[in-house]
Amino acid sequence: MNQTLGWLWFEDGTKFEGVWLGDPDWRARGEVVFNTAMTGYQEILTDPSYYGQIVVLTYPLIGNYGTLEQASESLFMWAEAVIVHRLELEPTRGASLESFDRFLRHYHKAALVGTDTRALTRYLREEGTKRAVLVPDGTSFDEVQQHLAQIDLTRAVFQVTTPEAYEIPGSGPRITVIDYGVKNSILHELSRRGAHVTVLPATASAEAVMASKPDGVVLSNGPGDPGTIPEVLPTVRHVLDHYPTFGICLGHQLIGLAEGATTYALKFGHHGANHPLWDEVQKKVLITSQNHGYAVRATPLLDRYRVRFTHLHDDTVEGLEHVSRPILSVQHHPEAGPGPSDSLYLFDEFLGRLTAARQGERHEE
Ligand SMILES: NC(=O)CC[C@H](N)C(=O)O
Repeated sequence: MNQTLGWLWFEDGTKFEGVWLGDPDWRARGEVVFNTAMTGYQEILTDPSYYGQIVVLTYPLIGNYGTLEQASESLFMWAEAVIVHRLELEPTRGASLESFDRFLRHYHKAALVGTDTRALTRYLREEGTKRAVLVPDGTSFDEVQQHLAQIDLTRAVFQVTTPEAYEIPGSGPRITVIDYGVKNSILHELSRRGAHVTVLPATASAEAVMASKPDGVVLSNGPGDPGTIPEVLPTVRHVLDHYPTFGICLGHQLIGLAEGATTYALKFGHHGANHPLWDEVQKKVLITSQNHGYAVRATPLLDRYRVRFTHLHDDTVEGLEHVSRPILSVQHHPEAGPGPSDSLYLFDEFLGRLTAARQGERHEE
């Protein structure tokens, strides 16, 4: 079989080689991040928060259990490309529908295989998140620079959000999810607890939220720099003023920004399925799934919020809780997809709180 070689070529001229797999015409460009999860490659690549990013999987063997349509976190592979060390093209799981190669071709995306992902990860740890393009062997650096110049990661949520509102019927509380790039697992965790879910586009106005008559609102995960989408903050402020709110990842960052805090870029982000956190309320350690490149500086909020979750590696703020109102936010992913389910109880806590809030209102009537 003829093998095409490809390069992951960084803005500083550094390049890493591998064998090209997937669509031969795809030119991936974006930020390069590494994910340390040992399983869950399909969920990672279909998570809309990876829009505009090239993902290096540090686990050395990928593809051995194939891909399965219902395991996807959305309808597309949003990651620009994936870089792996060893790829198994003949999956061993009986129910597996597609090999990894077919999965890539289905989405017209590409991978580099056989790359020294340890050296690449060490480079990213030292240099921090950097931009690169995936090009076939023989491409000139001039062409690489033309691709690099086209990278635009601002306002990414508007590329991945649902164009239309939709509902997932349920007999329980009415939850409105603002979709900045929502993962299926979040909708699934709400639905399986009985919620009637209304999903609104990222552009939803305060009136649209009100018209959906929510008992509570979830602000979803999503791609890009939270500081580049100030136009969504008036709706977030309306939500915080009127409804019990649960912010997940980008949703947490938007709560921070709406309340007067700032966000900043981490050196190489947290992307993996084994990140330890401290829950200040439950007084316990959680092992969590994470995927974020930015974080909230919480100091300006601390008169109204407490830092409920802290990362045990680097003290990053990993979640906030309002001191008196039902507002909870997490920088990590309680829905896992992929990862451990240690923090699934946060969905129960959020839904429990809004049931209590509803009962309180009835008492006052
Ligand atoms: N998963 C997410 O919601 C990511 C949030 C944001 N895009 C970040 O990288 O920090």
